[in-house]
Amino acid sequence: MHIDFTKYQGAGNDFILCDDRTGELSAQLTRETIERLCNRRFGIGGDGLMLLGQGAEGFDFRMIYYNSDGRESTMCGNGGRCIVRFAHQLKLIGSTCRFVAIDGPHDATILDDGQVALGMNPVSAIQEVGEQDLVLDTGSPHYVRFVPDLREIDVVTTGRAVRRSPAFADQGINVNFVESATDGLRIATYERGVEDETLACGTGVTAAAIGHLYRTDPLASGNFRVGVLARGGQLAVTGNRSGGAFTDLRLIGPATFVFSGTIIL
Ligand SMILES: N[C@@H](CCC[C@H](N)C(=O)O)C(=O)O
Repeated sequence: MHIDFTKYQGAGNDFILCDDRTGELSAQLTRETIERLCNRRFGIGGDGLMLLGQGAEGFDFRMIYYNSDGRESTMCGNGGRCIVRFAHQLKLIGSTCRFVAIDGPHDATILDDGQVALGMNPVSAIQEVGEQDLVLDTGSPHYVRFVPDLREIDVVTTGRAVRRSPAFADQGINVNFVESATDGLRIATYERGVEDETLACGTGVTAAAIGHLYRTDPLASGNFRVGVLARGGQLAVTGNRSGGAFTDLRLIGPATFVFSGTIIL
């Protein structure tokens, strides 16, 4: 089996991308194969793998996302931004597009500096857990814990403990630790399906920005822009809010070509 692939990364969240408009790959790829391709020693290496599939009427393409454990998962924000650059590389789109992912339609724009602004679904359900933590779904489920100093957090040990706790063990959850600084937020994320810390998580960054605004003032309204510094780079979230209802969300950040090749299995 020959697989042509391209690797992209968005703020250090890295992905294997394959053009599967014919549908041949999705019919052949097993969970074990995806896991092996994502393995950093035995494969290409990546936090996840995405197939660019044929879009339905009105969409440029379909995004199918697998975590590095080989299982298909929910929305990936950095993956969404990377697949837009991949579609552009394939000359499938110009600087704007509309695609469909597991959580529904998304629109995106490639900005003049090459960054990608990705439309995210509205969020209005925010669950408070204790005094510091929130749970919300930004296309993927996220647990957000606000901490005074990110440097003091053991992200893997604490993130894994939350992810494996009885409330989340079955479905899993991504766990974000967020510090509020004068120039924006800083974040570290333990990702479900990678079962490790990754260098950035786009749906996690979106959850952190929303959580921060909600916690600071649950009743405020208006447009916003929140900068979020992940371990692997700077992202931003823009949108509009009316109390706990967040709309017109856009996740903005880099999406960069790494290399391409063919792997023979
Ligand atoms: N890296 C992602 C999130 C990918 C999905 C996640 N691991 C899950 O299974 O929920 C992002 O950038 O959003």
